[in-house]
Amino acid sequence: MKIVKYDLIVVGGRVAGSISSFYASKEGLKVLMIEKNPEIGTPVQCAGGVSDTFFKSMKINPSPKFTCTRIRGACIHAPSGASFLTRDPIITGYIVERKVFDKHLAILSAEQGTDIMLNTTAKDLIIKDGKITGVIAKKDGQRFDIRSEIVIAADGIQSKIARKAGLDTRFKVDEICSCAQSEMVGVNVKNDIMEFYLGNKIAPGGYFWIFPKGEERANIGVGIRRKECNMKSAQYYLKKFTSKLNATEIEFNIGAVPIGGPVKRTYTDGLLVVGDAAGQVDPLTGGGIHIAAECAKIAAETASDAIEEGRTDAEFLKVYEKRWYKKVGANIKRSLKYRKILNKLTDEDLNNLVESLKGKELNLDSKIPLFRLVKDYPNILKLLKEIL
Ligand SMILES: Cc1cc2nc3c(=O)[nH]c(=O)nc-3n(C[C@H](O)[C@H](O)[C@H](O)COP(=O)(O)OP(=O)(O)OC[C@H]3O[C@@H](n4cnc5c(N)ncnc54)[C@H](O)[C@@H]3O)c2cc1C
Repeated sequence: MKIVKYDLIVVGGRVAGSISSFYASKEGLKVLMIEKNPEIGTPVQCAGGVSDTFFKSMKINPSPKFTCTRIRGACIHAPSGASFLTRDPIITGYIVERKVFDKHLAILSAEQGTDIMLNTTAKDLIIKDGKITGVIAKKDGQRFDIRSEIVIAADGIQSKIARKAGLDTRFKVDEICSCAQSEMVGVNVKNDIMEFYLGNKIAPGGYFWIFPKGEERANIGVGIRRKECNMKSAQYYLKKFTSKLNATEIEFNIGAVPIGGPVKRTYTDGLLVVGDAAGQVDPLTGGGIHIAAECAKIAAETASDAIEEGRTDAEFLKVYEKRWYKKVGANIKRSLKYRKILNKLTDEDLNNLVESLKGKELNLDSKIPLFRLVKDYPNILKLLKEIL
């Protein structure tokens, strides 16, 4: 380890952690990123869908080293079997190999000067006179007290670090989507289309996905909300679906996504919260990579400003929350409304909705066409008007 005192410690070494530490190092801060696992990017807890917006905004080349397929559209299936295809530009992107992608982000960060400690768990914060002055970490059974001006909590949905600073980052059970996913070979699927299956029987409170990875390989997964599913697990629904396919499983993973919108407060004296830890996820799709990255970049810039000004207090750091809300807040809010509508729809409503969209161009960025498209379905229209 080159230095024992850092400007910034980032807890968590995936998307939110690597992007925060990359930009903070780029700003000239001395940064340490701590990851509890022995390898960046494993175990995988993601389907790997990353939009073009991410690559453009982060100025990262979508290299074939980690991209599997180019995505040009999404097909939405109703319980009846009816489906519609959208090629809305906000959908285009890539399916990435998350293990390689996450490592690539960590490499970019290391190249900017970030120090990385693997197999290292942040156990607590060092708090002196009410001010956070670093992190107590454990590696190979040994305790390390590492000092810093600011800490970024990028430690995912089970974030404990922000809670140690007194922030309430817990999510209600109803605001968590439980997921199970199998990577399978022998899947007959188009290489440029993501498939989504809706239905209260097959995926209560969520949806099924098939994300193609090329050469008949795909990530097949399901996200459900526990409250809706009669105590059955996501794995139960996944096996029910995949057992009908003539395909072979080569990887299995489980995970959870916060889909209730952001936590109440994402900053306090000497600490910022980013990514899943802050609930910075699209509540409709469960996609968090692009949003986490945008917020992480803002967190890094805020940390840099704060250190330059010698102001790491909450009063100064609250600008982080203002900035990230301005960037992604409206999108999260809109998706949350759409998800609430979706949760109220019966399978019959879903069939009608998909029928109404069949063969039409759906612009996901605007709510006006949606009203027009569902005008013949009073039940859906009523729900839309209630919520929007
Ligand atoms: C099944 C599934 C499929 C998904 N598919 C997609 C998708 O296709 N597209 C998309 O955009 N999003 C998807 N998401 C969501 C996306 O994976 C997350 O939003 C995103 O990875 C969040 O990144 P993060 O860095 O905030 O958190 P995480 O990826 O959870 O990373 C947190 C890191 O912190 C580490 N950590 C935790 N505690 C400590 C500690 N005390 N000390 C040190 N390290 C610690 C963890 O080991 C972990 O590496 C999916 C999620 C799931 C569960």
